[in-house]
Parts: sequence; structure tokens; C-alpha cells
Amino acid sequence: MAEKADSESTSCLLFDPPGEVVTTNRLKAFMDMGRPMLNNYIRHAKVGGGQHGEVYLCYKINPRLAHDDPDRRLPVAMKSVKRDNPRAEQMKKLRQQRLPTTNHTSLADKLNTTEAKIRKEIAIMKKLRHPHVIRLYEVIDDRMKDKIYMVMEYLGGGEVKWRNSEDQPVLTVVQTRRIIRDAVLGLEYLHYQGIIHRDIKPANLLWTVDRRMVKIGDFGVSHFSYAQRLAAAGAEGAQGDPHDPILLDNSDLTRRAGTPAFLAPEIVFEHTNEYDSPGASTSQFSSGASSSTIQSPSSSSPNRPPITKAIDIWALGVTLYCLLFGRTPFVANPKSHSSEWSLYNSICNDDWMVDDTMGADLVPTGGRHPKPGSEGAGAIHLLDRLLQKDQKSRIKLESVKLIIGDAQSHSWILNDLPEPQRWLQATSPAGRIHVSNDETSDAMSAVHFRWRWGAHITRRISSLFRMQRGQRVREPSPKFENSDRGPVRSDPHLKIARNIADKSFTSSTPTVYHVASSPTLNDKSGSKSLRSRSIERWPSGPSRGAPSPVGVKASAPKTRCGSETTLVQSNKIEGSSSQSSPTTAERPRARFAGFLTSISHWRPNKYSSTPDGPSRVGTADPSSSKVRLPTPITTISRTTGARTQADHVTRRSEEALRYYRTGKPIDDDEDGGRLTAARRASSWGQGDHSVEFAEVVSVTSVDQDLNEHEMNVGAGGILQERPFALRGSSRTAGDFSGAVASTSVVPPVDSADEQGVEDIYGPSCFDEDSSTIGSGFDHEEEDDDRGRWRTGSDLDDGDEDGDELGDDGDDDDDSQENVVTFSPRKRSPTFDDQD
Ligand SMILES: Nc1ncnc2c1ncn2[C@@H]1O[C@H](COP(=O)(O)OP(=O)(O)OP(=O)(O)O)[C@@H](O)[C@H]1O
Repeated sequence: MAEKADSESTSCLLFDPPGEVVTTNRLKAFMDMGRPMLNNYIRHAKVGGGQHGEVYLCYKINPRLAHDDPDRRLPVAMKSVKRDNPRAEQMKKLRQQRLPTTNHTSLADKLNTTEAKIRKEIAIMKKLRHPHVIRLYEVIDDRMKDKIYMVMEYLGGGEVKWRNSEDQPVLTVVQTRRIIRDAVLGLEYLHYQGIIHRDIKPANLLWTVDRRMVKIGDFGVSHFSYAQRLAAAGAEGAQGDPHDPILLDNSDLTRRAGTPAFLAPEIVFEHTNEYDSPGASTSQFSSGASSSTIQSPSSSSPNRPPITKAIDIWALGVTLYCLLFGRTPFVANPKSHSSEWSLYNSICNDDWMVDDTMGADLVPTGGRHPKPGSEGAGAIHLLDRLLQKDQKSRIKLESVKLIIGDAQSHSWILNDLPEPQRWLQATSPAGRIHVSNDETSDAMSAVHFRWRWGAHITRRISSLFRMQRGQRVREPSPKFENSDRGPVRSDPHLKIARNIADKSFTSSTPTVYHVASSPTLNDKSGSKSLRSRSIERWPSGPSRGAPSPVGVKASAPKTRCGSETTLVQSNKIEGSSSQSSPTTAERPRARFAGFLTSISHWRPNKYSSTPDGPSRVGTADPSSSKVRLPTPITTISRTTGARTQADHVTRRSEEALRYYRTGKPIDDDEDGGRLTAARRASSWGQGDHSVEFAEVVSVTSVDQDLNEHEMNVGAGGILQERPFALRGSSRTAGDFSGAVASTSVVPPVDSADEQGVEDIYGPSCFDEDSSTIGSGFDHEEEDDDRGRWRTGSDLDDGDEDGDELGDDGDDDDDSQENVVTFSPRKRSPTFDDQD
């Protein structure tokens, strides 16, 4: 028993439980002083767009903070994804009528919607919490709207750019190593959690605004593999068995998702020479699937190699090659009649070339087979292992971090770390994500109805009934007053009580939400015990002080303050109000009026969040305020205990970091360098300091001071002056790739300083002509696809207008599912342009 506890505690050394993600079921779009607002987010400028959606820089407004408080406006990235494309839907239905549905039809295909894909992306992202993986904070999913919004951590440095207009590398070897090191850690975490990213490439590695670290993003085609998780986490991986069909569906692995130049040989297996020639042996690939692999279910050939996490490792190899040499390792023969076939053929059969030098700093490589010991040899050797065509011979990520080759003491990626051994210990993966059955159903909200007209009419009728002798009587119906379901028309006392409750629970601890629906305590994170399951503390809470353990005794309230005393008072008032109208029950007409009033407010989804975010104690709709008000009080003692436990748990990351830096156990009083360990931990979404949006030095980059040159060129040559384009302009961050090595670094933005923000990021979209709110948020941007290839299935639902369906001319063929098709609407891709 003790042994088990021991092993569990060591296995959870670094990776913390995933942060919960706020799910908001209401979307309110409005203009505030001429600015488009979406719930409590101001939309700023478009920072990117892909086949599934568009990404905007937004600012989360915390109205509780003063206007000059720098935390009042916090930058986030908001990705909006359209649920469905009606025309694509129509075409898909037509197609399905003609084709039988087999066991091999993917679930996503059966569900037949873009929504299924978004659901999966959200469900996967909900699991992730790692310094090198972009974090999802909130999902705004209003069924009455045609878009779903994902609020994510904002990565202000943009995509990793790796070549200039002359196809020369723009990153130095040292910068490349840092990027790859960060990517290895992020990828290792993903694989450990059973997630195959499937689209690793430089464009999906995003820089933090200070260019000190990169994070993996874009989980649009990622895949969750339970088998892989079991293999990685052992018996522990079996805990919390996922049953969700969306997550467990393996059939989408057969689709050729991803970016062609980065696809692994096993994905384009049909293009191997062996396979092409009749009767040839396919011994190059293993046909057996180990426990950590997934056999492609719709494989037509028994020899098709399994699709595993090894495809990400291959893609990482291609990425490393791109960063070092400014081009992709495998290209199509320009003379070939089919560039697609030619590229895949090259991936499966060709060796890759090595230039004499690598990186922008022209470090000698020593050729394709260099003598061991040099910087070049380390990189080429690593490439050699990453780009093994046989996935069985391909290097594992843990080995990438360890020892490469006989002549080297450690891997190339550790080269400039002062203490590689300590780094290895600190970044050793352990722990896993917990996948619960209804995670994905939580990813999307239930339908809720809005009977606004009904509310209006019933209010009118009820007011008629209430007229008694020319006097308007406002009396709540006790029958509904205590109902959990039916909100009452609040009497003045109740309003007071609610206000007090609001102040008490939301002032200094916005993390405290009602827990009426989820009384269970989470033993991993005590803070969860205070929140309903789909709600978490917003990572950059308004309070910068340490939150109070229970949200009642606030240590440093910002603008509102509450206390236990006021809370007790509120309860008294509440109690008295419930008995305030003894005569009402005797009045049938008044009761009927009360009934009409109450149903006018009733909504099927009683736990839906408010437009301002999740329901908080005392701030949710009136129905919840009275009933749930006492809940935090009753959980005080329990949560205090849980909090203690949470502190213990959340220290893990701090400990690991501190250990790496100093070799000493953590000591809170001691400053851990540029940022304290506690603040660093907070940046991971844990700990008590709400500096989560602050960019911090990762374990990989720690102790490495970047010089100005590195800061500039480290961005891959992104021009920093005005990285964001005006809405409506076709120019996006990606279009700045040609502008290499700008000499300016983005200064830190004071998010409260509007002019400052605009000076740096360009004019905001607020000033643009946005005639309606709808157009402000649902305006169809000019498609900014950069000629990426798309799977047949993606064509169906990624396009707003479905043009591609007509163009590809193959929309009635199921084989399209396995064929990568290029949309003719986009410019033709060049094979060395697959970033
Ligand atoms: N969290 C973020 N912070 C800053 N920029 C981001 C963020 N997420 C995405 N972007 C920008 O938006 C672009 C598109 O985002 P993303 O890749 O998630 O969308 P997509 O529709 O899935 O695109 P793709 O076609 O590449 O799959 C990215 O290339 C990046 O430039």
C-alpha cells in the first residue's frame, strides 16, 4: 500500500492535473462604447485564420478591477469556429445516400458535422495543461449561435518562422535547439496523455510574446488514443476509463490529416516502392500493432503499418530540418505529373540532403554523415534518428532527451543547458490526464431556449393580475420563492441579499462558484471542490493577492469586499424575506401572477452560465442565488482541508523548477530568480498568484539570457511593428513572413493603455464599420488559407461557401476520405511551402 502511494507520488512529479475549462452557454454580443464585445471580451484584431476558424486577439475585461489596473484587460486568443456549413452538409447527405455506412466509417463522419471535430478538439484541449502546450480557458458555446468560441492562452510572438524570402534559414542553431527542446517537452506531455497531435510543424509552434519559449497549438486534427495512454502511463492509465465515443474513435486516423510535407511514411504508405510493385515485400514496415499503437481500422492492406505517436516524431524531424536548412527535407519532383504522388513517393523512399552549413549562423554540418563530436554531427545524427522511415527504428522522445550516438554524452538538444541531468529530472514525464466519460459532452452545451417574447407577455399579464384597486402590489410568491427551478421576481430584500452575497463571494475570490451540482471533493486539486465541474477559476483572477481558502475571508479585495459577517447578515435577510408575504398564498390571482412571472424566467438549462461567464455564487440568475447562497458556508471546513491538499499538489511544479534551478527544495521566501517559483507555478494555472498571463521562463530556457539579436531573429523574422492586420484586410500575421529580422522587439503592452495597444498592434477593429453586432462577430472574413491541402472530409465542413465541393469534382466518392485534395480555390502549394 505504502509502495503504491510512493509510486503514485513520484509518478506525479511534474505534470499536474489539467485545469478545468469554463463552459459558457450564453453568448451576448453587443457594442460597448463603440467596441464589439462578446460576453466580457473585447475583440481586437484578427491574428490568424485557418481552415476551421479564425483567431482574434481579445481582451478579457474584468469589470471588478479599476480602470487603471493593468489586470483589467487581459489578452486572450479567441478562436471562432463555425458549427456547420449548410451546403457542405447537403452534399454530405447526398453522398451518404449513395454509399453504405460501414463499421469503418468514422464517428465524426457519422455525426457528419464540423461540430464533431470541434467537440473533439475541445475535449482534447480540455485535458491539457503544460507550459509548452497552448491552454484552453473557456468555451463559449451558445446553441443559438452558429459559431463556437474557444478562448485560449494568447501567444503574442506568433508562429515560428523559419525561412526568409530566399528560402534561407532565419533561426540560429541555438534558437532552433531551444524551439525543438520546448516542442519535445510539449510533445512528450501530449503522448504521455495519449494524444497524437498529427500536425506538428513550425506554424503550429507559437512563440510567447517575449520569445523565450514556444508552445504547441492547433489540435484540430489531433487524436486521443486510449491504448497509447495505457502504454505510457501503465496501469494508472486505466483509471478513469474513457468511454466517450468521440475521443475513442480511431477511424479518423485513417484520414490523411495534416500537412503533406510533414506526413510520416506510414501515413502515405501506399507510395512505398515495395507497396507499389506487385508482390513486393512490405517488410520495411511492421504490420503488428503493439499495445501502444493503433491499427488503422480501415486499412485496405494487412501490411499497412499502424499509425502511432511516431508520426509526430517524424513531423518533429521534418520541423527540425526546416529550421536548420530553410526548406523541407522531401519535395516533389517538379517534372512529375502528380506532385502529390511525387512528394509522398519521396517521403517513403528518398534520403534527405544536407547542406554544408545549418542555421542562420552557418554552423558547419560535416555533411550527411559527419564525424561524431561536432555541433553539426549532433544535429544530423538527431535528424537521422527522427527521420527513420521505419517507425520501429525511429527514435522515441525520451531518447531524444537522453543520449544520442556513442560519441556524445548527451543529446544535442541539451547542448547549451548548464545542468542537463537536473533538467532531465525536472522534465521527466509522469502523471496523466484524467478522461471522464462526459468530458466531451461537457465540451458542448445543451440547447437552451429563449422565450423572450414569452417573458414579455407573461410579465404584462401578470402585472394585470396584480393590479388591485388601482395599486400595483409586488409580492413574491412563497411557493416559487424557494424553488430551485423557478426564479422569483425578487423583492427588495432579496435583491439586497443577493448583492451582499455577490460582494461576499466574488470580490476577492472570483474562483468561487456555486457547487450545488457537484458536491464531490477532488482530491487532486482542492480548489475544484469549490466549483462545479465544468467551471474553473479563471486563471487570471482579478485578485492578485492569495485567494482566501474558501472565498469568504478575502485577503486583498480589489474593489469590492465581503466578509463572513455580511454573509450571515445576508442569510438573515434572506430568511426574513421568505416569510415576508404570508397573505400571498391566500390570493389565487396573486399566486397565478407569481406563477406566470416565474415561468417567464424559467429556462430548461438551469445551470447555464450568465453572459458574463460562469455562474457565481450570488451572481447567477435569481433562481440560484437564494438556494445556493449558503453552499459555500457549508463547505468551509471541507474546502479548507482540501485547500491544504491542493497546496501540496500544486507545489509539484514549483518544486521541480526550483530543484532544477538550485538543487534545493522550494522555499517561498526565497526569490527564485527573475520570477519566483510561486509566480512561475501561477503561470501554469496553479499556485496562488494570479500572474497566469505573465510569460515566464520555461524550464528549458531558464538561466539563458537572450541577447537582442536572438530576441529579434528568434521570432523567425516576424516583423513586429504591426503584426496584426485590420479586420477586412487580407493581411494577417502570416503575411509578415517575408519581413525578416526586424530590429524592433515588441515592448510589453499595458493592456489598460488602449493607445499603447493600438500603437503596437495596430488600429483595433473597433473603429471599423461594423453596422451590426452580428457583422461584428459573424462577419465572414476573407479566407486566409495559405494553400494548405485538405482532406476530402475537411472540404465539406471547413468552407463557408462550399466552393471546393464543386471544384474537387469528387464529392460522391468515399475514397475521397483517404485522399488529400488541394482546394483549387487556394493558390497552389509549393512543396517547400508547407509551413
Ligand atoms: N493561442 C493563440 N495565440 C496567438 N495566435 C494564435 C493562437 N492560436 C492560433 N493563433 C494564430 O491563428 C492561426 C490559426 O489558428 P489555428 O491553427 O488554431 O486555426 P485552424 O483553423 O485550426 O488552422 P489550420 O488551418 O492551421 O488548422 C495560427 O496559425 C496562429 O497564427
